[in-house]
Amino acid sequence: MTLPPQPISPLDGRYRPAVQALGDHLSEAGLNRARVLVEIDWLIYLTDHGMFGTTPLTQEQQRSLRSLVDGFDQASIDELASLEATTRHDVKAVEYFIRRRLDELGLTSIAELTHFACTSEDINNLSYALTIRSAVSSVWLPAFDAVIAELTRQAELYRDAPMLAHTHGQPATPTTMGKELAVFVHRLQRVRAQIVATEYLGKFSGATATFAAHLAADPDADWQAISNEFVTSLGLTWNPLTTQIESHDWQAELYARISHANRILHNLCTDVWTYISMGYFTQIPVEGATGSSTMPHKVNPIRFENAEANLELSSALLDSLASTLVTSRLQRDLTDSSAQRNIGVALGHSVLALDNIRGGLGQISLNTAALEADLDSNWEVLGEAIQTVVRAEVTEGRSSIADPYALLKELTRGRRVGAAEMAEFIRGLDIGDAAKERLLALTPARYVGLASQLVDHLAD
Ligand SMILES: O=C(O)C[C@H](Nc1ncnc2c1ncn2[C@@H]1O[C@H](COP(=O)(O)O)[C@@H](O)[C@H]1O)C(=O)O
Repeated sequence: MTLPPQPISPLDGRYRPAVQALGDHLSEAGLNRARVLVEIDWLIYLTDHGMFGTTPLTQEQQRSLRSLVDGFDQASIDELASLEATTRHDVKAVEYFIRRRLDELGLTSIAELTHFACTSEDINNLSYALTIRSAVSSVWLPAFDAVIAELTRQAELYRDAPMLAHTHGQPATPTTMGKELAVFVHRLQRVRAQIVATEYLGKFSGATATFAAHLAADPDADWQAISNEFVTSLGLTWNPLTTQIESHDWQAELYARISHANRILHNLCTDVWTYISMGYFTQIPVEGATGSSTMPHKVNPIRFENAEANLELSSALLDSLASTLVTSRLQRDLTDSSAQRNIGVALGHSVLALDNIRGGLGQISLNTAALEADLDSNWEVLGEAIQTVVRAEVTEGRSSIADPYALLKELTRGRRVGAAEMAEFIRGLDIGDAAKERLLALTPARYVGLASQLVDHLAD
């Protein structure tokens, strides 16, 4: 027996609750609702400007037309699907949908102004710009900001928590956990500013973007000015020079930036995962949840692993969109139409990852005892401090040590040095008393430089 119809994408299946807000923007229905909005706004623009002997629609008539957008419901979705089954052209179906409503409202006299002088792309590109912008600003960015807020909270909380660093996975000059988390916040804020600054461009210029049909219908109108005014009235930036299609360069820019954000988040996930595996972060067990099906002691970092996978999928799709959308044969091919239907999928994998990262970050707490124990077993990391102080002392004439680096290398390279051995070594150094006192006061935990203060840059 075959199963009843099933979602194929996990975004529409098990992950639906985490991503469904995107469906209000980047779905077939979301696109069609935006198309209805653009077509109606154009109709209202033309009549408001008395084009072709029309008079402005009354407030009531405009409200009725606009209610097709606000009231866009399952019946509208079904009617468009059935119209498209006949037209086999998605935008033509929208045009017929609006014509029907005009007839019902007694506005048949202006029906021919529906989709007037437009090619489908005039409607599509503006609709995509509107829905992508609303999806980014009302779904993706809030999820991104929630992660930044939680990371910022932890960066502040752990700003003074000393931690052994591990460049190349090996013990290295200590830092603080807060400073390391702040680095991610700083990177994410930077790419966020680039995402927010994205220009959303729109073209509205007819079949091959020459205004030929417009000019044939009314040679005296300033069609470029009209197009500019209409596009900007939707809050978009006018693109004056295109083929039939909007060139989609702004989409490539946006997807590259979100993909970059995904990759920074991926780096965060693998770092937090590694800190968990080192025991630096403890995972707070979720009541009733199972870690491993066979090893009862385990709490697995599954949220970060899920996020990793979904960030990779999202970036792969965004990269693919960015690359395919900027090419179109001659004046247009339809590859963009088919590709753009997956923008919601690409952003959906990122939104799902963000949801898991936020949840994962909420389930970890710093194990300061583990951090302290590691610091205390790695006194050799002070080797860098000692050789740097000796260099300064030699330069200032208070020491005659010939090769400070070699001296410390001999003491520390590839071997463990304890607190007592380190203190004895420092006491025996040929350097000034003040420098010696400064070095004797150092411990791995105190050798964190300005790590804590650097967290203050988050407020810049
Ligand atoms: O304004 C026009 O339509 C001009 C026409 N170019 C087209 N521009 C935009 N859409 C068009 C075009 N052609 C087809 N279609 C319709 O696009 C839909 C493609 O379906 P899918 O691959 O699922 O995205 C599917 O609904 C198609 O019917 C041209 O000849 O240049």
